[in-house]
Amino acid sequence: MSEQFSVKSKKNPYKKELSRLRRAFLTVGLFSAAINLLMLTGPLYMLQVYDRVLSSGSVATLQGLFVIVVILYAFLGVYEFLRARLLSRASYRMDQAVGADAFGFWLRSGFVDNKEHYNPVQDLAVIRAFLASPAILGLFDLPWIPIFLAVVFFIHPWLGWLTVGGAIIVIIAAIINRFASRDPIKNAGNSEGVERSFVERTRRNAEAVLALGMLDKVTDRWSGLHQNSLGHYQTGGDRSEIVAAFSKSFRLLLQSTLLTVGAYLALAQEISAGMIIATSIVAGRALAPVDQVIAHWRTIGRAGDAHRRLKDAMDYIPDPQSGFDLPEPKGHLVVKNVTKLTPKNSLVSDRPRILERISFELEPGDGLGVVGSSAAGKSSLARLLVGLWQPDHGEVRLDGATLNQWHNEDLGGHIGYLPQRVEMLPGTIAENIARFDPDARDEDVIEAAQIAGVHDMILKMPQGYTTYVGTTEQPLSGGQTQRLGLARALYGSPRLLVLDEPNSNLDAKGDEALASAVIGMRKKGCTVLVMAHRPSVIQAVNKILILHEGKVGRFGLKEDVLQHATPQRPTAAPSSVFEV
Ligand SMILES: Nc1ncnc2c1ncn2[C@@H]1O[C@H](COP(=O)(O)OP(=O)(O)OP(=O)(O)O)[C@@H](O)[C@H]1O
Repeated sequence: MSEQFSVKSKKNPYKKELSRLRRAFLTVGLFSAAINLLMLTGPLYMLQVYDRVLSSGSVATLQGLFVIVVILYAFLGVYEFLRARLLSRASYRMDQAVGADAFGFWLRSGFVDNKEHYNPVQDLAVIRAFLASPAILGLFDLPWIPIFLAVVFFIHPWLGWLTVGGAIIVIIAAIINRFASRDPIKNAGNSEGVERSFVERTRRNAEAVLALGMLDKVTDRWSGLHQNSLGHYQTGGDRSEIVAAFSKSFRLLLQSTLLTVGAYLALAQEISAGMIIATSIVAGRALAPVDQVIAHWRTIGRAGDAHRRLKDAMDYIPDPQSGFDLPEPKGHLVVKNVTKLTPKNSLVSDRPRILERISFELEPGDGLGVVGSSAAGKSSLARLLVGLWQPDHGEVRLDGATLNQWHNEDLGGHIGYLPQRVEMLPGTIAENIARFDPDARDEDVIEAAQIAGVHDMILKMPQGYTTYVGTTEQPLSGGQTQRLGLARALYGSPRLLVLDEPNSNLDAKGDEALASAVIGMRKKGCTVLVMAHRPSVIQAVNKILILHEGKVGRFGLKEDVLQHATPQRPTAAPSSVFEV
């Protein structure tokens, strides 16, 4: 898990849903008992027809028996329907109850490199499919095997023991199957995750892949990953298929053996002819669930793995009830002794420091330019300031409260954040600016766009504010995206505005609009932080913090800091604004 999920929460929606599912399973279990009992209708009817009707020649008995059979089968049909309905409803409800949290978890793990490629949405889909599959019915039928065995024993103990022996052999085969295919199925699931992540990333970078002639090599890399996961599935499948084939043919053999022994017992006058056929059917029915479970072993194995992963992952879902309804902040920001280590990662045990003992304080209306060379820690600081990351030591306080004291959604409403890599989500421009708030007022959207200086640019688009963006149909330039991202950050008049490299794609006009947006927001009392390489935006701030290899090089009023810093030569690449 990434470090966002290192704190266990009390709320585990999946576990909560599992307890509801257990209740549903209890009812399904009762229906299964009834269904399995009613499954005896066929063989018992046959027994009566052969041994009673044919010997007595009584049509009335036959009619009476047939009416009973019709009623019993009607019940069987109703119970089968109810059982399947209960399971498919449970599967639907599970998705409803956990889907949003699983998606949120997946999204939260996405802004840092989630090396474990864990996707709970996928796991939920696997569990949902399993709950509505014949595999689970096989599992519910397993406990009722003794009913059928008891009937066979009742007919004749020899036949009973023969069936028990057969069942033991088939169950041993199922256990062997479980152990033989467990590792390949697990490995296949993991490899599939790696492959999926590769596919997603490659597609997002299709432009570079195609332009740089990397298609063949990337396809080769994908083929390798694909073969790997396919290989694991195949290994698991091969093993299961051997056991499934054995189990099926063994069952047929067992039926013929039962017929042979039954015939011998009939010749010895120990059982009737009807009993021979009834035994064969009942014994076949006893072993059918085992067969079914073996045939669907892959589905069951995948569902088991998905269940374990999902149960663990959902332990780390932040509780929406945590936090407090604090009043709207004024924008007083205190960063005290903040140290940030590299986020936890299963592949790397070493956790070097990204930021070390960072301290500074800003008042509402202050504008801070955070400058420093590449990898100095500017984006990391931005993530800490907006609550995406938690400090390992020290604290970030907004109006006296650490960021985790706020309700998540509330805090987001008070914060404006423009990340370094910005993209619009599929939706209209207005929806994107309004952060997909369904109750957004047009005037607020327009106000944000006007402060960001993008109102005119939006009006020139095909459908203005209702232009659908975020897809390939209406591509936006890098600068346009960045400017719309700024408008989104400004929406709702945030009290704390954090802009990470907001001008990396802007032209002179965009730069100007950005500077006046920063000044405008400061005038409204908003605390603004701008992480910047390019010096243009510095004109709009009153304080400067120079970051150097994760430490504060200098912090203070702009004039004071500039006096002590050596401006970068204009010919140099724009990697750092100041040398410390
Ligand atoms: N999710 C992460 N996991 C591990 N290390 C990270 C992560 N994010 C950033 N780092 C490391 O933290 C250091 C600072 O990165 P950061 O992105 O904060 O620098 P920056 O000053 O914003 O750089 P730039 O100006 O190039 O954007 C880098 O060494 C980077 O490798």
